[in-house]
Amino acid sequence: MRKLHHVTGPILYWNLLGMICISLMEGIGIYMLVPMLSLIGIFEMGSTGLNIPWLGDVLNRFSENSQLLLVLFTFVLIVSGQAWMQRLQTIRNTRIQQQFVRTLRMETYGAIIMAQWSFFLQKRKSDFNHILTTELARVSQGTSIMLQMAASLIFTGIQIGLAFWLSAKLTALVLVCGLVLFIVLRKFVKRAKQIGDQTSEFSQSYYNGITEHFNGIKDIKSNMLERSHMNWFERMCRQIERNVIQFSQLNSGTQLIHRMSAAIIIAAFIYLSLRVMTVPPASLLLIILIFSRLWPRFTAIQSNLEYISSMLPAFRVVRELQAQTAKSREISEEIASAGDVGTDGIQPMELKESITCEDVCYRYEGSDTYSLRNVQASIPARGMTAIVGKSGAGKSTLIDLIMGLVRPETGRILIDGVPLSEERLLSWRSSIGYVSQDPFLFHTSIRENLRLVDPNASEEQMWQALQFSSSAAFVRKLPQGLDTIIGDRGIRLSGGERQRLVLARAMLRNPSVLVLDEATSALDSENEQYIHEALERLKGHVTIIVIAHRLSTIRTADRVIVLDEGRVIQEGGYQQLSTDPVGTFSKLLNMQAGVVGQ
Ligand SMILES: Nc1ncnc2c1ncn2[C@@H]1O[C@H](COP(=O)(O)OP(=O)(O)OP(=O)(O)O)[C@@H](O)[C@H]1O
Repeated sequence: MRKLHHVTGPILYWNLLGMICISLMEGIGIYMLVPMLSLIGIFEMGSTGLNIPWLGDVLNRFSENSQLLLVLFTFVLIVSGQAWMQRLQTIRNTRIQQQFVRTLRMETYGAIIMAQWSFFLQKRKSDFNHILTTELARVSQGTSIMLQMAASLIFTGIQIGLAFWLSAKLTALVLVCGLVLFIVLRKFVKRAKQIGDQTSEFSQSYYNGITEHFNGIKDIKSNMLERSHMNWFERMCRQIERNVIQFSQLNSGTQLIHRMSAAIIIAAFIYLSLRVMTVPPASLLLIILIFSRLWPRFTAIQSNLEYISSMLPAFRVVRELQAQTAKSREISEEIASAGDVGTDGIQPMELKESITCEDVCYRYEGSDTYSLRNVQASIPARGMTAIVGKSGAGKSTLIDLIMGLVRPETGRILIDGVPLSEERLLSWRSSIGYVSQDPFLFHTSIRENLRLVDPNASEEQMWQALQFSSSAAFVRKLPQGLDTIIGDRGIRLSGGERQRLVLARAMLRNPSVLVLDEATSALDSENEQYIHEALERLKGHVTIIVIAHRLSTIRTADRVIVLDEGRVIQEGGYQQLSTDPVGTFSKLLNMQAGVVGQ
C-alpha cells in the first residue's frame, strides 16, 4: 500500500472517497426498501425499529400514489447513480493498477539494464524475463485484488455503521462471530503465503528450464535428449498443477467454513431474536437483510487476504531484484542526475593518444584466483593492437576492463592519461564499437538491425558501413537485400556473415575505438580475409583492439600484447615478437602454423 501511495499519490484518496460514496449510495438504495415496503403496506414505518421522522414528514406531503412514485423514482435514481459511479470507479481502479504496474515494470527494467556488467555475470538472464513477465503479472493481479479489498473494507465499515444503527446488540454479535472466525482462519492466510512462495519458486524453475532448453535446442536434438527434457517438463507441469490446486483447496475450504458458519449463525440469530429477545418480525427481516449483506463481505475479505498473501511473494521478488540492482548501479544516482551522464545526449569521447593499463589486478566475484595480475600495457590511438594468449589467459577480462564494464580491483585504466572515472564512463563507452565473439542480432531485417545504433542512418551510410565490413556483397545477394529478415539471433546467416554485419553496425556508430573479439570457429579463411581487409581500411582512422585467436588476422598489427595466466608476458610490434625465437608469441605462431599444416 505504501508503494502504491508513492506511485499514484492523491488519486488513491480520491478513489477511496469514491468508494465511500458508492457504498453509501448502495446502503441508501437498500434501505430505501424500508419506506417502499411500508408504502406497499407490508409493515408500518415505526414498527421496524427505524426512526426516520423527516422521511415520514416529507412523504406525507404527497398523495399516496405520488408517494409510491417518488420513492420508486428516488430508488431508480440512486441505484442508477451508484451503477454509473461504480463504472467510473472500476476504470479509475484499472488506471491506478496499470499506473502502478507500469511504474514497477519501468523501474525494474531500468534498474536491470542500468546495472553493471558484473551483476549480470552472477545472474541468470531468464530470471529477469521471469520477473518482468510472470511475477509482474502476479503483482498486477495482486494490486487489483488489493484495491478491491480496500473497497470491500470501506463497504463493510459503512454497512457495519448502518447495521449498528438498526441494532447495536445484534451487529456486535455478528462482528464478534466474524472476528472469531477471522482469528480461527488466520493460519490459512499464512498457508496461502507459503503456497505463493512455492508458486514463485516453481514458475521460476519452469521459466529458466524452458529458456535453457530452447537455447540449447540444437544440442538437445542432435544428442537425442528430447525424452529426458519431456520428463522434466512433465514433472514441472505436475508440480505447478498441484500448487494451483492446493491454493484452490485452501481458498474454497475457507469459503466453505464461512458459508456454513453463516447458516449456523443466522439460525442462532433467528432463534435468539424470536425466543430470547422477542424482536418484532419486521426488525428481524431487516437484521437478516443486514446479515446477508455483511457476512459475504467478511467472506470476501478473507478470500482477498488469501489471494494477496499468495501474490506477495511475487512483489517481494520484484523488490528484492530492485534492491540488488540498486546496489549494482553502474552510474551512481548522484552522478547520473548531476550532469550529462544519462543515457541520452552523451557526447562520445575521442581517443587521441592511448589507453594505458597501470598495474591492473582483477578477480571475479567469488573467485580466489586473479584473472589479471599487475597488468601494465599501452594501446596507442589509431593503431591496431592485438591481444593474444591461450584460452583462459584473461583476454576478454582485459577488454571488459578497458571498456569499463568491470573495474580493476587495484590499479588504473587511463584514457589519454586521465583515469577512467564513473563520470566519464558512459561517454567513453559511447565512443566504442564492440563486436563480440558471439555477435548479437535481432530477429528483424538487416536495415532495422543496423538502425539500432543510428536510427537516422541513411541508405547510403548503411551501404558504406556494409562495404567497410566486407558485407555488402552477401547482403546484395539476399532475396530482399537490406529488408531480409535474418531470424532469431541472426540464425539465417553464417557465423562469419553475422560477425561482419555486427562489424558494419559498429562502424555505423562512427566509433573512436573498435573492439573486435574475433570468433574462434565461425570464420573460414575467406571470411578471415574479409575481416582482415575491413580492418586494414580502418587502420589509421580508428583505434582497433582485436582479441585474436587466429594469429594470421593480425599480421599487420602495430602492437601485440601477449597474456598468460593473467599476466602480460610480452608486448611489442608483430614483426618484433614473431622474430623473437624464445618468446611465447613465436611459439603460439608456430603452434598455429603446425595445426594449420596438419
Ligand atoms: N564470470 C566469471 N567468473 C569467474 N571466473 C571467470 C569468469 N569469466 C572468466 N573467468 C576466469 O577468468 C580467467 C580469464 O578468462 P577470460 O575469459 O578473460 O579468458 P580468455 O583469454 O578471454 O579466454 P578465451 O580465449 O577462452 O575466451 C579464466 O581463468 C576464467 O576461468
